[in-house]
Amino acid sequence: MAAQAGARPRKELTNAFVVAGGRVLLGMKKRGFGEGKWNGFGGKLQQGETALEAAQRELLEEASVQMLDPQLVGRVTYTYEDMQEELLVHVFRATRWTPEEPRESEEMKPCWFALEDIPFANMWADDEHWYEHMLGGSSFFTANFAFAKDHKTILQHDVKLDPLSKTSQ
Ligand SMILES: CNc1ncnc2c1ncn2[C@@H]1O[C@H](COP(=O)(O)OP(=O)(O)OP(=O)(O)O)[C@@H](O)[C@H]1O
Repeated sequence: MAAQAGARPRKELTNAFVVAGGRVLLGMKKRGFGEGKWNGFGGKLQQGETALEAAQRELLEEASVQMLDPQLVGRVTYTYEDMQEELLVHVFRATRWTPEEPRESEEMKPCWFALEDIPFANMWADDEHWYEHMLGGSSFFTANFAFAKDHKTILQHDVKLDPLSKTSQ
């Protein structure tokens, strides 16, 4: 069967980060996909929702935090050898938020990390390839990752940077 480029069904998700004062807010996923890993806050877009609306909703649901200056800073796609769907993740960053301290939810245990102490050993293997671009903020990044069946081994990846003006959509 011919594998056509772009023929995979695609699921859209968000991943949102609050970054300020040399720290980033991450959450320990307590259940489901990625359980036991630190990550940003996010999930699947609901019907009729924009990526920005979904990013705000998920961060509010998972950590009771509202982003005041959310900015789309990148997009990451994931494919897995054992999964037909491609995941497209819209990555947001905010430097202003409210209230000051997040609140733990059923899904996530939030914690602030110094930028030099991000726990990459307890995160998805792709994260160390794009976090510097998410944190840095001078370019829009696009990254693609193909994972093996073990969901740990990266078979192929690329990361590209573009002028930040692309984030204004
Ligand atoms: C493979 N490498 C990966 N690297 C970094 N982050 C990854 C990821 N794969 C998925 N993610 C993120 O993990 C969250 C899953 O969210 P997930 O719990 O599945 O969604 P949602 O909350 O809608 O699910 P429920 O159906 O409500 O449980 C979501 O932020 C998504 O961006």
